[in-house]
Amino acid sequence: MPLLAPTRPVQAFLLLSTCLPDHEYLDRPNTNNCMLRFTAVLRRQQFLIRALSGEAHSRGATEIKVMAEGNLEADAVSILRRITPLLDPNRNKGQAGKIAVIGGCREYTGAPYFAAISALKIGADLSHVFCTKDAAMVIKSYSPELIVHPILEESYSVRDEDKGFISSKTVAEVAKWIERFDCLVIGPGLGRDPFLLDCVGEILKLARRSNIPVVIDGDGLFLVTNNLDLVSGYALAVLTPNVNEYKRLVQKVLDSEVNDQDASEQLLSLAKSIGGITILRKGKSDLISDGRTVHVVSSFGSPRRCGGQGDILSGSVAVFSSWARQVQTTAEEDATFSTSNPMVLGCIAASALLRKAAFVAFESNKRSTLTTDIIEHLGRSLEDISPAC
Ligand SMILES: NC(=O)C1=CN([C@@H]2O[C@H](COP(=O)(O)OP(=O)(O)OC[C@H]3O[C@@H](n4cnc5c(N)ncnc54)[C@H](O)[C@@H]3O)[C@@H](O)[C@H]2O)[C@@H](O)CC1
Ligand SMILES: Nc1ncnc2c1ncn2[C@@H]1O[C@H](COP(=O)(O)OP(=O)(O)OP(=O)(O)O)[C@@H](O)[C@H]1O
Ligand SMILES: [Mg+2]
Repeated sequence: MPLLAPTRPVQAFLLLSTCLPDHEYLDRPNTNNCMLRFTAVLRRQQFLIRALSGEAHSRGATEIKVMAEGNLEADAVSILRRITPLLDPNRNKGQAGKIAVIGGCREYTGAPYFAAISALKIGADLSHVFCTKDAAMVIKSYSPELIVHPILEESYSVRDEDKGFISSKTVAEVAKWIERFDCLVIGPGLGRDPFLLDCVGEILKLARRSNIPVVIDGDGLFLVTNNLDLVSGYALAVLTPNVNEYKRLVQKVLDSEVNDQDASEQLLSLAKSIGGITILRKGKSDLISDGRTVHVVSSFGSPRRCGGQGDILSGSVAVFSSWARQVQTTAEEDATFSTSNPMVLGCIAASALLRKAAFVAFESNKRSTLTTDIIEHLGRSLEDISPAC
């Protein structure tokens, strides 16, 4: 079956990554918090300028070759080693990542928890959850590690005449925090209340204006599938659809059905049609494309399909893509690596780690493997690939 191969920058990066010592490009800054916030903003701006001018991926843009399937498999282990930071005593709280999950409502409290706690278990320093008031106490009670903001409202708790005011107040609450975050995960357990989704649409616009990367999952995908302008052309957006979410996206954007025979071409064309955003199509193998390259992660995995594994993935993509961007800003001598799409690198790393942790959890728990068991294996699985110190 003809499939699309990685384009030159990523291929070269993968080759390079097998030749260089681990962590050669890792960040070891010793600056104060003010400086860190400044560099975070600068980093986002630099990436956006490159992405908007086409420089970030331009070398590969004209060269999408059709090659054998084996060439698609990403060298996820090398990527994980390159982007995972060492635990350096000179680093301050926050430098390993500050993630926020926008999700959690009356029905779903597990999904935002899984995404947020996975971010911490992988190595992020701070993990916030912005959810409805009903969900907040429940999520807080799962874990004292999470910072929970009970700010979202559903239609049932808001009078029609108050909707405009409540919506502005909700967005203003997020605006107070947004510059501090390295990435937002929008959608796990969000539900589909129209008023709540409208507010989250405004939060997404705010994130985009502030150049904050976003990972869109679960009901966030329901929102953006029906409002593609929210993400179209935003280079810092990643969509992580499951089988149903992907089907809806393909129908809406390409006006066709999912084609499993030419899965890579279809994904490539979907990502391109939404302006080159990154899409991670989850399934037996995970397929990743930003409209220029397609990669597959099919290593490990588990036959258990318990709910919540996609939530682990979305939290993990947020952390790994933030780390990839952080490494890129400090690896200026490595032009090939610095021009690879960090959102794609983050997807490859997250997919491989989740699948490894699921594999290990299944080894011990077999049929009774649950999402919490997989989360417990994230740290050890990453340690095997990229030791902490
Ligand atoms: N423990 C938890 O709290 C979990 C919550 N999850 C959340 O559950 C939500 C749905 O995710 P799925 O992966 O099941 O989504 P899917 O789109 O795969 O399937 C959901 C099914 O329910 C239907 N559906 C969902 N909401 C509906 C609504 N308001 N009205 C009518 N039909 C509706 C869909 O059409 C579909 O048939 C997401 O927010 C997701 O993040 C999942 O992540 C699994 C774990
Ligand atoms: N058939 C499969 N075989 C192996 N791994 C799979 C299979 N399907 C999905 N996965 C893995 O499980 C992870 C989660 O995908 P899944 O399709 O379960 O997401 P989801 O439905 O969004 O999950 P959630 O229940 O959290 O919403 C993916 O990264 C993928 O690697
Ligand atoms: Mg899901």
